[in-house]
Amino acid sequence: MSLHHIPFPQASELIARHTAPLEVVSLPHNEAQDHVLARDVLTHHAYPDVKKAAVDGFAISEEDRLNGVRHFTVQEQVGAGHRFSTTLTSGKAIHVMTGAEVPENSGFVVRVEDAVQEGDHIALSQEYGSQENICQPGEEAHGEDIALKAGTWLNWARMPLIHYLGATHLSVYRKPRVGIIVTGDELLESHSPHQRGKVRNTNQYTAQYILQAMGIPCTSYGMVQDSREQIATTIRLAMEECDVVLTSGGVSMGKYDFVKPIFQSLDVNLHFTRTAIRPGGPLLFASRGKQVLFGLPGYPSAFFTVMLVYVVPALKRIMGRPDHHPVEVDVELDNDMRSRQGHLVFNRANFDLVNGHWHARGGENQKSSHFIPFANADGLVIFPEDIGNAPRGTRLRGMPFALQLL
Ligand SMILES: Nc1nc2c(c(=O)[nH]1)N[C@H]1C(S)=C(S)[C@@H](COP(=O)(O)OP(=O)(O)OC[C@H]3O[C@@H](n4cnc5c(N)ncnc54)[C@H](O)[C@@H]3O)O[C@H]1N2
Ligand code: MOO
Repeated sequence: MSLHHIPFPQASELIARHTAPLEVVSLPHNEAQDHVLARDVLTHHAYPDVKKAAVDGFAISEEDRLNGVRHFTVQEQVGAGHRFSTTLTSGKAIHVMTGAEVPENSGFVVRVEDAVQEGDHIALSQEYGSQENICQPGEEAHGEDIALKAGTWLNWARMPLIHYLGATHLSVYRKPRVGIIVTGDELLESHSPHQRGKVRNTNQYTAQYILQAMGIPCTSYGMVQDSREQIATTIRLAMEECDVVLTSGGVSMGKYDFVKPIFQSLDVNLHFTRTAIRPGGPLLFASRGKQVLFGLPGYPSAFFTVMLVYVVPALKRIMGRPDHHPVEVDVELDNDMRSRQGHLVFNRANFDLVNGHWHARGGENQKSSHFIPFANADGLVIFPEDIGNAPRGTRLRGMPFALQLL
């Protein structure tokens, strides 16, 4: 098969075929964040484990509820985490705080603000339903329920549940070690003053910010000059230390575009060198066992696009996530947009969510060599090969940036 102009679905499929979750490791809970569970996490007791008050109030027996008793003597006061010491007999109430255990024969808990209290007496003015304001043992979970399924990403929103369950060690897929190498004589450190004809290193940071948002550690191998030997040495070093190696620049047709011949000379399977998308057409993808290498294009907007449409899904898969595909939404164009027929084009645009529907606007400037308009966009509108110009109102698919790293 030609390694050139692989259509997007086939390229994505090739990447998926050559990426797989890494080995399963057991990690203490304080190191588990942003890993993907390899095994279900179970509850080891019922939630709640005992019958509990759902509000601050007074527990009354079921017998008194059925008999319509309205006046009670408060026998004791019980805080959450403590246990009552009296029994709930007729005409007696127990003052319970939210979460405190209530006696088995409790019929309901009346909220403090709904009872008229005088000394240790309370009076109720209405009837209550059976078990009102009471949480039953096991109503949230039984003894061995699945609380978190294998394949779940333990992001910041899920981590609190690990503590709720008291899980101390978790079986998760090891996170990949990712290395980024940026190449090019034209590169300046990002904090350097302007120098004629040079550009500031942006792509290293694009990779770092994306990986940071995914909770994946990233090693930077620095900026390497356009020297075949230096780039090859750095890629070999990164291959010794990383599961995923990303390079930036040097993948098109220039005299100093050394990354492709280096990939060809390495002991790896080179699966493709260009895919039929814009921006970001030039892209090398190679693998060796579970290790993968991506040679990304140098233009920052091309690099950014390739990171989102190919590399992020690959990383999600390596992390063990079942939901690894780019996150697409239906989007309506709020102005005319131009595309290039014959290519699958990812057009930058501004996205708005209006009454639950995504809209895209702007997108006048689509030059790969420009980054300011790209980085001011909020997402990519996907133009299939057969669509050239699309008038306002056209409905297409889109990829809001913010949804890609969820
Ligand atoms: N004859 C051809 N020329 C080009 C083709 C082609 O098919 N035939 N493809 C074009 C396309 S499409 C792209 S995309 C670029 C990508 O090429 P490279 O990956 O070889 O990129 P470089 O030449 O190394 O860099 C291009 C340009 O990008 C800027 N750059 C590079 N690295 C960084 C970085 N780390 N941070 C910020 N900016 C960076 C810089 O301006 C480079 O000059 O090739 C076209 N050419
Ligand atoms: O594919 Mo290149 O990304 O147009 O600039």
